[in-house]
Amino acid sequence: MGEVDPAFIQDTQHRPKLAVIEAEGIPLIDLSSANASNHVSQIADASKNWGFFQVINHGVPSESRRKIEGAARKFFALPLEEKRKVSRDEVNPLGYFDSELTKNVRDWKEVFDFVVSTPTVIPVSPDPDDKELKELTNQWPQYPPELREVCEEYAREMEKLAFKLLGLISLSLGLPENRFNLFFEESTNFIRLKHYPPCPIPHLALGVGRHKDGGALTILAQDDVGGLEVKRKTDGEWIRVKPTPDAYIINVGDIIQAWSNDTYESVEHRVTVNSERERFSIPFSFNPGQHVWVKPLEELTKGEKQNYRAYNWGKFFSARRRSNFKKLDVENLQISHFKVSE
Ligand SMILES: O=C(O)CCC(=O)C(=O)O
Ligand SMILES: [Fe+2]
Repeated sequence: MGEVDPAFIQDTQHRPKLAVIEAEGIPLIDLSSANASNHVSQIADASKNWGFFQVINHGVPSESRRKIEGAARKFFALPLEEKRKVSRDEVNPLGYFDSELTKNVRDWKEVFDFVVSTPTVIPVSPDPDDKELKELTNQWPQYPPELREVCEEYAREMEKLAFKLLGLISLSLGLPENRFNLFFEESTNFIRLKHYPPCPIPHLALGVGRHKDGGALTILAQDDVGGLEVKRKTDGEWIRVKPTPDAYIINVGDIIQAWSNDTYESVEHRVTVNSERERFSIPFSFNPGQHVWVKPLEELTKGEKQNYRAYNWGKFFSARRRSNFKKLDVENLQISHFKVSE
């Protein structure tokens, strides 16, 4: 990334601390069937107390993960001009990108994005009056040649795990297992290959600035380097999520916060970088169809105030994507903007 661009420098209060606190607290849930009777209550506790948990014995073949991780390493090792042949731009938001912003500060990372279903339909613009839709299609690089196949295989595994987790979350809220499934027809799921190169200024910059995930659920594969930090709900302290081999890190996104009327909360997190080791991670974002209007579920709010006005997922997604791309003068869109005032 060459000379350090001032666009990477975080405001003082958002810079990472040098002393890292590693979490013992983030729950580790064993999804093997021998433990099935505990899954629902473990997920309820983890979602309430942390908004984050890790799963093991999740059913995703380790071979599938090993292959996508290997292909991602090969892709990011290519010369920049090769990667830029599949660059994302304002028309096609899929492909390679190295200048993303989180809350108007540049992240120390490069990414390759692809959608799970092709085509994936999203609105052309966040403007509510603009009804035009567009179809997103993936751009695949020539090298490494296996990238497309391993990504497609991994995506199928992620969808299976996502539906399993969605069912458990639904049960944990006292709802039928398939309560949310209908929202995921024509889903807008996507996967990001991420590379965080070694950074000469790890005390001033972040791999990803603090943020909440806007979708329903995120399933993250991180390597053994570490760097993901979660804001602990009890005291607001940033806690490092210790890498666990072959585990996935799951977090509840904004949509589940709104559906559950704040029973579960989408928790802020960020990624720190270091000057020695590059880091790779692969988040899968599990998202409804663009047509879905997100609002607290009637069954969960009987006789109670609904904390959010309905908002359209496609428009929300489109507004967020735009703010990742362009520096804005205002805060980027958050579900708190749809919060019903007291
Ligand atoms: O790379 C990571 O560990 C997390 C990335 C993340 O939070 C995101 O992509 O939303
Ligand atoms: Fe995130």
